Amino acid sequence: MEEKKHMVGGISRKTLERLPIYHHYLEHKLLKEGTETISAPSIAAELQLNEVQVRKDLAMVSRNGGKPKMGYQVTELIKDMEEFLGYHNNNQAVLVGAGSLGKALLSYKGFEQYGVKIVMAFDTDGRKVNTKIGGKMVLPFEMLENHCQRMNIHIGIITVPAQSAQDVCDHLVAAGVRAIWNFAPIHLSVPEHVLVQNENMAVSLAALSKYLYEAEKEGRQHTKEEDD
Ligand SMILES: NC(=O)c1ccc[n+]([C@@H]2O[C@H](COP(=O)([O-])OP(=O)(O)OC[C@H]3O[C@@H](n4cnc5c(N)ncnc54)[C@H](O)[C@@H]3O)[C@@H](O)[C@H]2O)c1
Repeated sequence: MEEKKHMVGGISRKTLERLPIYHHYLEHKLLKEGTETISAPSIAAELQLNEVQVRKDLAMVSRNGGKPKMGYQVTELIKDMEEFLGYHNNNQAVLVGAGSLGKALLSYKGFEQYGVKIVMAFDTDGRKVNTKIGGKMVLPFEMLENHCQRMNIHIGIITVPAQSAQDVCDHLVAAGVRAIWNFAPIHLSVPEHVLVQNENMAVSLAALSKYLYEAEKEGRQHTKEEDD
């Protein structure tokens, strides 16, 4: 059961998290600079990943496989990766909580590139309801289940305060949502068939802060050694 939590559609969550990193590198670096072919070891070196792991990941995604010595055709690998990740699927999503963060996500146009289109939002605040943000309607929260079921929505984005997040999550699941992108800093309980992807910005910030703290400590250490 615990193991299953780390698997998404038969693939480990860790593998799945690496694929968009390859995709970004292929599209935004290699394609832009006109590189035509690339090998798994080069990708591994550039992204500082384990070579065996990269080989396995690419072999799983690529339909034709890489050619000995030449490696993979960059454009073909990008296409295979997008196919594999479902970037062309155009999944419709709803967002709940049109506050500071919700507004930013609703206004961002880049998610469609990754196969996710936010089609509407829901909120409990009467001042926000029936307004448009980023061209999307904000509807009363009570209408969530009805709309999601009617439109066959499978992705829900949670940007409500932590204390409301579980309740919102339960409503999304009841409405047929099977994948949740959660920004609230709280663990959500969901049935087994539902995938929750947590976006915990505090963890990333803590890592930056810790890095600076350690670097500073090391700097102080060096200065002390030089002084001695
Ligand atoms: N603002 C950020 O940069 C940021 C960063 C990281 C994480 N978060 C997390 O994202 C969540 C939202 O943060 P925010 O700053 O946008 O808050 P916010 O207070 O600006 O917005 C929250 C919105 O949720 C709505 N809401 C509250 N309860 C609801 C419910 N039961 N159903 C539907 N709508 C409901 C509110 O009316 C409001 O519009 C929080 O959990 C926060 O911890 C925010």
